[in-house]
Amino acid sequence: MSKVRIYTLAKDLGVENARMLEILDGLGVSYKSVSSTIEEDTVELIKQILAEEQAEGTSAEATAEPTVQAPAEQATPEQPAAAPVPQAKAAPVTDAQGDGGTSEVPHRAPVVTIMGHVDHGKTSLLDYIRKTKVAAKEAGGITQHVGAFEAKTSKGKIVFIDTPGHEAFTTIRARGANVADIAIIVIAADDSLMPQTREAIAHAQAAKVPMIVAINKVDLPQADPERVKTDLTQLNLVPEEYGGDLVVVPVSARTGEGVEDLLEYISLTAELEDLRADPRAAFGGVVIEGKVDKQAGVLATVMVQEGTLHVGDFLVVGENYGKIKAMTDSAGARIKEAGPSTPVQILGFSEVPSSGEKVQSAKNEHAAREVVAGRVDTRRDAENARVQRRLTLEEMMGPLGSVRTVNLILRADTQGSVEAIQGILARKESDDVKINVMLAGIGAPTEGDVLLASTAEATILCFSVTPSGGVKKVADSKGVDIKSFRIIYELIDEVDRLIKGNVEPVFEEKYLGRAEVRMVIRHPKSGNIAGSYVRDGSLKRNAKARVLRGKEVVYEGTIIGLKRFKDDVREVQTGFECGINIDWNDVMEGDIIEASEMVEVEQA
Ligand SMILES: Nc1nc2c(ncn2[C@@H]2O[C@H](COP(=O)(O)OP(=O)(O)OP(=O)(O)O)[C@@H](O)[C@H]2O)c(=O)[nH]1
Repeated sequence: MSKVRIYTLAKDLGVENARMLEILDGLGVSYKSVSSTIEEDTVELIKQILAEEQAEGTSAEATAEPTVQAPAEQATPEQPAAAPVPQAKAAPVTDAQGDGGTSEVPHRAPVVTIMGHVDHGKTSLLDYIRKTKVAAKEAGGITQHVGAFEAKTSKGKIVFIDTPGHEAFTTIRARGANVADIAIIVIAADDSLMPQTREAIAHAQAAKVPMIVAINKVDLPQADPERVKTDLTQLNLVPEEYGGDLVVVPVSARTGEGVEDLLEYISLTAELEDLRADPRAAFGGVVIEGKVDKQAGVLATVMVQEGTLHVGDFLVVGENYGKIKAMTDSAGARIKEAGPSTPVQILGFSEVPSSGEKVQSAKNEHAAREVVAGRVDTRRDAENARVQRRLTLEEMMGPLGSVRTVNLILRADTQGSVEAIQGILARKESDDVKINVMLAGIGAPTEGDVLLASTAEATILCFSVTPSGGVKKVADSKGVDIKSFRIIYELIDEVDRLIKGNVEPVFEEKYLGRAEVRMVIRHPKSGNIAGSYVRDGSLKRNAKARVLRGKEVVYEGTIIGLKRFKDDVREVQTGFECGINIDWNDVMEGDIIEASEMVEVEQA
């Protein structure tokens, strides 16, 4: 044996990957992920450490309580049967410790989405997994399409969203929900990276969902997996074999080759993500699909994300509510309750909910109605007010002081234009501003681009291509800017403006003028007004005011009102008399009021 993969060793030795990584960290051994390889010497060291631990553990066990295992649901079936009491021990773990204390939120199964270019084999891969990993339903035989299914693997349950394509994924994300924990990017070995592959990658990256690349169709004679790997590096995605951390698994949806490995990698990634959800928490879920069935009526597939659903529960989705009359799992079996990471089909809504809508539960019908009424009111208020709220600086630009990112989606007529623009953009980056081209593609922007832009707050820049009317409409409704240019430098100017908008503005104080207070007039409503004479410059309403008494600054505030005779004015110039109202009542005859304003400094 020379080198060995970390997860293989973990499996052989019957320890969890996370524990293995802990040991490696302790030894100061660097690795990229659990699929990195380690040297034989290190393997020996690890074996020693584990042997020592075990020796300590057995002597301790004689006197102490058994150690708490991971909750039953996700306990690795791989654990060697060292102590043959798991059944009795697993259940009381949380109970024994009570609700508080150290009891941990249990693990949940990963939810996986499969994305990729058209015809690269998404559906075939899902079908293969479904056929081989989903236990056939006993009764009836026909499994309805519900938008998700649960695969049973040797490593535990994996939930697949089976509406392939990033559209479904992005529609869900565009509503502020995140349903997938891991994205599988399918790339056909005979075709390599295609426009929709890049889009899928951009979507997964924007969602910050870990990615696994499945190079499909490796059974074909013209398959060239190496080319796919090299092409990936051009997107800064470096496969593990090339020293990066991207997991790439060659598969064939036709022969099944590599599918087992893919499932194993999904489980490994899930383990590292440490996915957990509390079945006892308040219920929270997301609609995956909604439809009307001619016989049954409205059916909705909901992914349980937190808590547990029970038949009879009241659910609220958007401005509708319903009571669960019946619930089936993804294999079509009737169930009474469903915990985290379970896709369920629910009968009981009166309106068809849209995918991506969040679902919550309510104690009873009255509570459900109240939630809905509250939502209707909020929407109406917003509609009536047509709130054109001014965003704060932080809302516009993220936390101040950090490096700002300008998110862009680039669309151009040719690959040459895309590359030329990207080249110029790269030179625009600075220490303060990062330009993140989330997606650069050839051809007009798509609805998918708009959804991506809306979730990532990106601007879509088009060069020599224009969006279709439909895409424009979606962009308008989502508040996404699509800007089209025919001259590269105009596009670059726009980027400059975006960069500028993203740079923390620098303000400086600009002196406006000064006035001498000649008399103080007491005003019953406005307080004291300084009857003054403007000696130089001008004074403006809302300007900053500094009151000088001799050489001393006795007050700093704001000019809240300016009057010429009885009229309110905005500004008074040198040589004129005026009444100045500042937000201070102790101004005295002889004081000097100096006015200034803050102006934004143009930055190079
Ligand atoms: N030889 C071979 N053909 C495959 C494999 N996977 C899929 N195909 C074929 O490739 C074609 C496209 O496969 P699909 O599964 O429909 O691809 P898709 O990505 O789901 O396509 P869309 O749903 O149209 O986006 C079909 O003719 C499949 O039979 C594979 O591993 N090997």
